[in-house]
Amino acid sequence: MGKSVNPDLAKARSQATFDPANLTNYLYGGPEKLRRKRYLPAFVFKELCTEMSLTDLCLIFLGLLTHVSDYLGLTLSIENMAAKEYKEEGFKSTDDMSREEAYEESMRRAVYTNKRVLQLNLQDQEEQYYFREIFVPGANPFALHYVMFKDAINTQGTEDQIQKWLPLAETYAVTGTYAQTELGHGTFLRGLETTAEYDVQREEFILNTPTITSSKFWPGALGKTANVAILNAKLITKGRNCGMQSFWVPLRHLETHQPLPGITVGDIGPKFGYHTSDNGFLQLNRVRIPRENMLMRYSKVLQDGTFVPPENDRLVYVPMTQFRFVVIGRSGWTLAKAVTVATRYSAVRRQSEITPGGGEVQILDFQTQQHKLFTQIASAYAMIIAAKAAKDLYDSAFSKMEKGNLEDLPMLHALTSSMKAFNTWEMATGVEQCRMACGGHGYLLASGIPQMYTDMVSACTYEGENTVMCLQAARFLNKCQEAANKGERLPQLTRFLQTSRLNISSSLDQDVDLNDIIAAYEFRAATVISEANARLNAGLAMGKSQSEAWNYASQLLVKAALAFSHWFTVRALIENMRGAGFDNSTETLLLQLAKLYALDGMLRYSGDFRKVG
Ligand SMILES: CCCCCCCCCCC/C=C/C(=O)SCCNC(=O)CCNC(=O)[C@H](O)C(C)(C)COP(=O)(O)OP(=O)(O)OC[C@H]1O[C@@H](n2cnc3c(N)ncnc32)[C@H](O)[C@@H]1OP(=O)(O)O
Ligand SMILES: Cc1cc2nc3c(=O)[nH]c(=O)nc-3n(C[C@H](O)[C@H](O)[C@H](O)COP(=O)(O)OP(=O)(O)OC[C@H]3O[C@@H](n4cnc5c(N)ncnc54)[C@H](O)[C@@H]3O)c2cc1C
Repeated sequence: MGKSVNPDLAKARSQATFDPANLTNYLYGGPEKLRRKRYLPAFVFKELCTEMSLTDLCLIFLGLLTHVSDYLGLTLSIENMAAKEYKEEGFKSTDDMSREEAYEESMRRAVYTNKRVLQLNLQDQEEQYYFREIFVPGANPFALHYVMFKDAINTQGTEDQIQKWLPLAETYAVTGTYAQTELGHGTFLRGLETTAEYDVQREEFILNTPTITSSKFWPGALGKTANVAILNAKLITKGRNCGMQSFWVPLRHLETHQPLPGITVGDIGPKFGYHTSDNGFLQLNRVRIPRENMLMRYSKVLQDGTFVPPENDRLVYVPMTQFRFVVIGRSGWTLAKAVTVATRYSAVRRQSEITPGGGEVQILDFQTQQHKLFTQIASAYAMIIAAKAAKDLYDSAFSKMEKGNLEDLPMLHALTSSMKAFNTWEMATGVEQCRMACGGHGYLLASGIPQMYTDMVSACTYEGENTVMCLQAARFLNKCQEAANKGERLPQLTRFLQTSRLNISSSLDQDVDLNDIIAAYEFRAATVISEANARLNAGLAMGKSQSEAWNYASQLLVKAALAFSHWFTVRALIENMRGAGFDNSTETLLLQLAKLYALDGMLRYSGDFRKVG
């Protein structure tokens, strides 16, 4: 029996001028991917939530075979076992639980999904993410294991190390974390104090956190879940500091889960959000690990203690760059979820009258409510589509890097840094706007929006604090501006610094041309980047050192990075909407949405746009 849909919602949906399936397929990468995304949770929920005979299961199983047999390696006995085991315990909301209980409930669900992902033989990363998100809606205690721990092995480990360690991670023989941040340092990596001193006699590293500020602090899963860490420490060999390197460090006994000798580990306590993630602290008291435990894809320590430096000392940063791409993409989807909740609510919530005596209207009829929500719908599309465009750039650059060509690494770092800051700040303000658009009910945990905010707003801090990330991107942009000032050749992504001109044909009283919109954002970015460069040079002309002049110009440098990201986003949105092969009605609507996004941005940053004419 179909669910009854609220008549106001049904009416609103019936007025669509386009076929939503076109958009859904586009957003999820096509009908087959969408079908898989929908089939998996539906299958599992059906299996879990209704008493089923083996016959039912076989029918469903056969039904699956016609759709998704290419990846479901189901074995009925295991499915039955998982169903019984989980059904008996069932789902419990964590909203009313203590932090301990909420962590345990999330851990129970995460372990269940880990088992199911293996049983279903789900290989596709996105499918794994969708599957997990259904069952562990909040912070997943295994998040670091799924993302940074495995990525670090894959990107920093030698082939032998990958062969040895990755299967352990894939089968959950170990559960991992990525331990870099310390109590005293998160941003300034060159300030990390944890040491890894090479003992040439025993061919071992001695790991030590010599001060309280060197204690590892914040890593997810460190509090209780993880029994191994990829740990970043200052390598010291033959008396020389060789900079930050990554190490495979056992933390807890694989059977008893008790901390190993020399290890003091625990949870850092309650946080603003992310309650079911056990972020922890770690102190190492001269813990020994074999030489083979240093991840040696790029840099090495030979048996005699000789340090072989990497071709590029920034390669150790690759796991962070990779995860920034995850954050860039997830930010758009988080805003998409929040604005979906708020828009549906606005279709069914009747409050106040527009015409006195005309009866209470759907709040979606208020222009102010439309402005609050439609701009966020546009922003969610813009961020999701720009993330896809950035990922395409990343994939092509990364494949070159894997062949040893590192020329795109600076561009990649700048793009991921600026887009991670831009998307997470836009997502944070957008989700909060959606919450407030729902009035009192938006403040209920049951609305789902508060947790989206408190969990995801941490993305403005982790993986590189946003201001710092903007300044990182500004290093690259400023270098490009200096090169442009000298007439030198620029990377493809920043050639607009030399070519952008303001030749807008549109006037405000006509329907604005999309190419003019891209040109306006390009010109605004070029102008802000040039202004930041001028301020830096003015600081130098005043006799300041390079670093003092950098600090003197840093507010404008942050603005330059954000203007660059805004341009990249508007261009990606318009170019992808035009080129996506939609039918006319859908394309017309999406281009209207793109205009709304771009014009709203011009209003929000009207100072920049007025200044550049
Ligand atoms: C939303 C997702 C949902 C899914 C699941 C959620 C689960 C999430 C749980 C949270 C996980 C969080 C994990 C973490 O937070 S891990 C720790 C992250 N920490 C950081 O990001 C530290 C940030 N700081 C830095 O990266 C560096 O300190 C900084 C870059 C700021 C400074 O570097 P440095 O001290 O070396 O100094 P410079 O600025 O001079 O840089 C030197 C040159 O190196 C270049 N560089 C720096 N970083 C990179 C990089 N990543 N890739 C490439 N190149 C890099 C830099 O540009 C300089 O080069 P130039 O001199 O040529 O400019
Ligand atoms: C929920 C959550 C999960 C996390 N998970 C992990 C994890 O799994 N593993 C891990 O290793 N770490 C993790 N972290 C730590 C995270 O990476 C750091 O918090 C982050 O890198 C910021 O560093 P910090 O906390 O030292 O902030 P700080 O750098 O001290 O920032 C404080 C202020 O100083 C400013 N500032 C700092 N440097 C500069 C500069 N050069 N120029 C201008 N301004 C500057 C910043 O802009 C900011 O306003 C997590 C953090 C959170 C919140």
